[in-house]
Amino acid sequence: MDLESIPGVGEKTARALSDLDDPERALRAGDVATIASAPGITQGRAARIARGAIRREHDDPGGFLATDRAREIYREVLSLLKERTVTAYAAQRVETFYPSPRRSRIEEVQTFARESISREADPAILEALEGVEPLRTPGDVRVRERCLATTDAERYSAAREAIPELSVEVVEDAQGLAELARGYSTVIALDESFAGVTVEGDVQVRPDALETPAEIVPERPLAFFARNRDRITAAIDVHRTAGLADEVDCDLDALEDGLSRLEPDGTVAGDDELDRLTVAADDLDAAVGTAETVANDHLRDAIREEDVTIEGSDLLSLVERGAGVDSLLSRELADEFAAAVAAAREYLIDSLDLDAGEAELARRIFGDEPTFPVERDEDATARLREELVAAKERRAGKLKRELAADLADQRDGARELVRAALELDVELAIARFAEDFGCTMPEFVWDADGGGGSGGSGGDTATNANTGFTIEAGRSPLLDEPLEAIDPVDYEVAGVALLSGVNSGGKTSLLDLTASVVVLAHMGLPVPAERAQLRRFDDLHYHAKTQGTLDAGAFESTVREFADLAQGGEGSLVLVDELESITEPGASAKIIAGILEALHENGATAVFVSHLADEIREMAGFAVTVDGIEAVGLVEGELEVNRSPVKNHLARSTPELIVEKLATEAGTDDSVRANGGTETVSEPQFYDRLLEKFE
Ligand SMILES: Nc1ncnc2c1ncn2[C@@H]1O[C@H](COP(=O)(O)OP(=O)(O)OP(=O)(O)O)[C@@H](O)[C@H]1O
Repeated sequence: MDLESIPGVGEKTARALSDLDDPERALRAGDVATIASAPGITQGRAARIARGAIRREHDDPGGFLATDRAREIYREVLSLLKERTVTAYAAQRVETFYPSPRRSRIEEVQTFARESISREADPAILEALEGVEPLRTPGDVRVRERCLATTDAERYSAAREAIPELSVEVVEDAQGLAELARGYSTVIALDESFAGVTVEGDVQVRPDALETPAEIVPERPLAFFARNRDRITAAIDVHRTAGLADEVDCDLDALEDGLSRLEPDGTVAGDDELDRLTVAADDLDAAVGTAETVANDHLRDAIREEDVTIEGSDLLSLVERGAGVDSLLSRELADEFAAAVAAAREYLIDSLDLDAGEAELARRIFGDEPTFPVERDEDATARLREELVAAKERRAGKLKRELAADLADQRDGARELVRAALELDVELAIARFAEDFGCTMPEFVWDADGGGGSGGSGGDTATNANTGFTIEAGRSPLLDEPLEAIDPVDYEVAGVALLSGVNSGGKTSLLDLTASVVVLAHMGLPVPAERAQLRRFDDLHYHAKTQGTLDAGAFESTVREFADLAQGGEGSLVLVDELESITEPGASAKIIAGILEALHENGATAVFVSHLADEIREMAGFAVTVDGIEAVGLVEGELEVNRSPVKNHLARSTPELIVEKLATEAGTDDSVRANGGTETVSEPQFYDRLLEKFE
């Protein structure tokens, strides 16, 4: 894959990406977390790169979100989705969902989304997901007690390449091997020619070593599993809790069993013999010291209790020969001495839990020759220590090789397991979003080219002209209310429509709903409605309500913006909220009528919210549809509205309804009141007069 052909990826970024293990997979999978692990690439940039790769794959020209408000809607729905992810991975991954005008992209995500919404987001699964993170590559492993040896320069280079964890030494002959064996616990000779050579120490002849690195350096697979143990365990938990254990090609029980035998530092846990040897080697010095004390206490007590009778000649010879008390000991207290040494040996063997061979070495630490105080033999102690350490290493090596052999084949399975758990988080976020906002998958009415080609907005316009969008029982996800408190809204537009209605009737919310449905649908995701049908759009232009009258400069640029918009067309969806406030009402109506005409002629789909619908309709050179959000009545002085617009119906405005309300409250009064000789208009008459003007 030519990385530089991805939009937004230059030479430097392409170089950074090629540092990744498998950049193509990461890009194809939208794996933002992995992309962001390339040097110098932030998460935001990684998400843009992933989107760029998707755009290139689907030949997507981009630019669907054509205005600030359209981009805001996208960010808002995206953050609602993100809030429902558990892992940082999934939060980044959802950033790769973006509205695309390409049918192939929409359908690709739709397949994923359909599967997603069938999932049940059980709280136990969400909890289990908390421990899942992308797998880490272990740091460099160095093993110092083992080395490789060869006589051959070429094999030397191959060995360094294949097994960088060990040092590789060049030797001339068996003599060289013997020297190495003195410095390393294990020497692995790579040359066949060494077969049968006997050298002191642990020297193995393994011509196949480079092909079986996991046997030679079991530390390699173990380091991978040790570094990722908690993440893999969490992923196992996720699969079990979600009942998905059968969906992955991985033996969860075997993997779990292997992981349970692994310590975080890559050593093997749970082996009694290794534990015994480790403790014995570590505690040897302290135990020998205590054994000395045991012997001496014993002997001291014995001496204290003893009445030693010594003949004068003996005493004389002792004094004359300068003999120490030792010879007296051996003669008079031989039994006590033997008992004291036996106690010391027994203590040492018991406390270190030594086996028969080790016990034999341990006995030599305390000699049979009587002395007082009893002292250890340092050489014998060192020999026992060497034996314990060597046995410990042999045992640890054997266990590592066994565990590595058990786990080595599970590496791919573990990777898949973690990947699947992370993807499940994305799926569950979509499922929860769909559940929380009452969503369904939208139905697209595809045009002939489906937006799949490079020709842009070609296609079967005849089909599209009659298909804008239809929303049934839609609830805007941007309303800050619980789902139950939101009135479901139906709305359908084909071509260009004006939307009139009472103040606070929900016109802006309806535009937000429409924009959310259209953006989510083009992302390939479920939309917040009981049913939604729409055509494929090329772009969405959503203009929020303009605050206050614009000055001449701002007005000019706004009109220019609309001139641009009027050029485009057939595949555009244009949503505009109360544009009239940009200038005085009469002029506004004319401008809006002009824009609508252009959009109508171009075949665009548009909804313009306006309080000037009537005036605009009169000025427009075509029969523009006017829909209305109506007040159905007054409840405790408040207008109650039907939030679904009535088609082809100009809704009465709020002031009119208020006057009507006042007129009803005042009742009728035909009498003419005299006031200082002149006749005045009564209150009911005044309201009636106002009402007539509204007709
Ligand atoms: N479908 C709905 N269900 C429940 N409440 C809604 C709904 N639509 C809108 N509302 C409520 O009505 C309020 C006003 O809505 P909105 O701003 O969309 O009305 P509007 O017609 O655009 O008002 P204006 O004419 O003042 O611009 C919202 O803040 C929201 O609380």
